[in-house]
Amino acid sequence: MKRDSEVVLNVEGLRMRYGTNDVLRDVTFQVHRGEVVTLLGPNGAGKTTTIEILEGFRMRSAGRVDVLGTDPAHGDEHWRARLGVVLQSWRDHPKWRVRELLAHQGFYYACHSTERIRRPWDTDDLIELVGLSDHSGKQLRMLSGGQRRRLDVAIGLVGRPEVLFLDEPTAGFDPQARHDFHTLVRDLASAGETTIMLTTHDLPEAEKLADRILILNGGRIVADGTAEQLAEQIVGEDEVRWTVHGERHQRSTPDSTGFVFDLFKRHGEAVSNLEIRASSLENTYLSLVHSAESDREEAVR
Ligand SMILES: Nc1ncnc2c1ncn2[C@@H]1O[C@H](COP(=O)(O)OP(=O)(O)OP(=O)(O)O)[C@@H](O)[C@H]1O
Repeated sequence: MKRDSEVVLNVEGLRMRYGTNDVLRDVTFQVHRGEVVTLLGPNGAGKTTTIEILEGFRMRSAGRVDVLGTDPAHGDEHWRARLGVVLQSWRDHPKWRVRELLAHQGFYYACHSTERIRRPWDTDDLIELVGLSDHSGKQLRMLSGGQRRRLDVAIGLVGRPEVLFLDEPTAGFDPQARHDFHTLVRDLASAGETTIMLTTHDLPEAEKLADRILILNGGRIVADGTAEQLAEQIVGEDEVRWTVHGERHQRSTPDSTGFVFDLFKRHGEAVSNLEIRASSLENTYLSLVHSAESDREEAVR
């Protein structure tokens, strides 16, 4: 990632209420140009709501939101042309063919080209980039779920967006498609031009892709940092496994270095097959979400 100091997403005190349901209570975060940020949170936490407010698809109840220097509630066509959007689900007419649809969509971006960014993406290059070359002449109704999702990603990219929003982009991807998608995101990010915000429930994916992880729970951002920084916020337990005199042992410990030091002091060369598994993002995530929920219950009492 080639992050610079320019803030492209600025969210302060964002609130969203559906009827009497306060989904977002006070959401505050910033994203810099070129960053890849993952928004995590349990089902119903408000991830899609947040992303849709940033895209200008949904009006917020209160708070300040700035995307590429513009309030999404008042974004014009030129502002929209600088964004790429991949929704959780999307339907186009099933008779469109892949290549035709992308060429058609791309056409609308041509007048939004700038000195720096030539729009749209060349249709065939884009089709190759998302791995649909063998299906470019197919009607949409003939695509599998994963191929359809690759097309969704292509539609999000066709205007060479400066900010790309992806809502659960890899749901339904097979391992190859997932791997290809991760390479694509990393390539876009390393070119430094595209800022990417994505939601996912796949924690290894979040860890792999994100420069920074935001965890949304109870209507607030309860954690904001790299996977390592989040792990430092809570004392995660590492798992140590070893064998002594042919017997296998296993222990969870917050201080694996100290534990292993003592192990060798006690057993010396008799220790073999030593394995240390660092506290995973999954453990960190579950602890952060659990502790945010406990704090909320405490406040209600
Ligand atoms: N149009 C709407 N009207 C009323 N309530 C809504 C509307 N859209 C979403 N909600 C509610 O807002 C809450 C947050 O929904 P949202 O889809 O933003 O969550 P999410 O974090 O994206 O969930 P998931 O991980 O399940 O996709 C949920 O309780 C949902 O029922």
